Amino acid sequence: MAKIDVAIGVVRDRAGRVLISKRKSDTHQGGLWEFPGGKIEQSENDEQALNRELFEELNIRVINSSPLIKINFSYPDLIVQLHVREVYGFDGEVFGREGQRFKWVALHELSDYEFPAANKPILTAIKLEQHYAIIGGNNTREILLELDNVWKQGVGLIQIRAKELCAADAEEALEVVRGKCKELNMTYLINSQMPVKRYLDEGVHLTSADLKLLNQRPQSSGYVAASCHNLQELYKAEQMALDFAVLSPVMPTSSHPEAKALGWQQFKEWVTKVNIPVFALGGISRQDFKKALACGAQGVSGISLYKG
Ligand SMILES: Nc1nc2c([nH]c(=O)n2[C@@H]2O[C@H](COP(=O)(O)OP(=O)(O)OP(=O)(O)O)[C@@H](O)[C@H]2O)c(=O)[nH]1
Ligand SMILES: [Mg+2]
Repeated sequence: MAKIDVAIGVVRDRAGRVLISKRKSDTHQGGLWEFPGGKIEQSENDEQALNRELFEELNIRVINSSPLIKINFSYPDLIVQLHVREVYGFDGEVFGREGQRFKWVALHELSDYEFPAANKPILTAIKLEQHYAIIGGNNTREILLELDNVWKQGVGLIQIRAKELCAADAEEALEVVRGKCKELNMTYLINSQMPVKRYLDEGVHLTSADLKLLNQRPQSSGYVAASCHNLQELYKAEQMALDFAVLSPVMPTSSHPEAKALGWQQFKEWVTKVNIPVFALGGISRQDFKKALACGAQGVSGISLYKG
């Protein structure tokens, strides 16, 4: 079957709305909405192809872009590899040069539009933050302090991982932390090893051991994510249709001195093979953020990353 490589751009306006356009009815996946882009030509890399396509289709010049996610998908009639890039700034006024309809859409309204089946992970990645902080503590007060610390740094997505607490203390702490997250508009996932089963269905982060035990995505009204340390675990997270994964340790880390660091090259290689957003974790410093994005990460995650 034919296989094509496609460069796709996530273009946002100042209000954070995303640009989508309608595929002409006589094309592949016609009539559905898409993110602008097109086929990568032989002489081009995905960045060059995206720059060309966005000019040809929308009359804009991309200033800068970086990889968001790569997706491999088989339609009955075509195999596509979508190289999706986040566009950071463009020059010019958007204009549909091919007569296509286009629209700026707020993130929470994207679910009102029908996209090709391959696009599902793009929709997740677009809405997901670029920082995922892991917070903990020995009591409610300590957890709240950590929460406040990451919030002040602009982090909106957290994993609550306070495995040392007994069930009663964990329950008390989570009740408070949950209220605080709602107040601050932060999204939380609870580590699956915390002894508080009744909260897990609001967002759960599976340890790699729990990922191994399960065969189905757990019920949750929020995100379901998992810790992965190898390609097999990433494949399992993808197969279970989890929202995202965290791959570690990318660099040597004092919290897990026994674990061998993957390094960025290995990280990049594995992340490219799965169709879900992946955060880089383990020994990451602030200076590594751009490197992580360039290697295909959704963003970075950490404990000490947000301290001091
Ligand atoms: N542009 C774009 N293509 C997508 C998306 N999702 C998706 O599966 N595709 C598929 O990727 C391929 C890219 O096609 P395209 O039609 O945009 O290519 P192009 O701009 O080079 O068009 P052309 O062949 O008319 O020159 C199509 O088979 C399309 O169905 C998406 O969000 N945006
Ligand atoms: Mg196109």
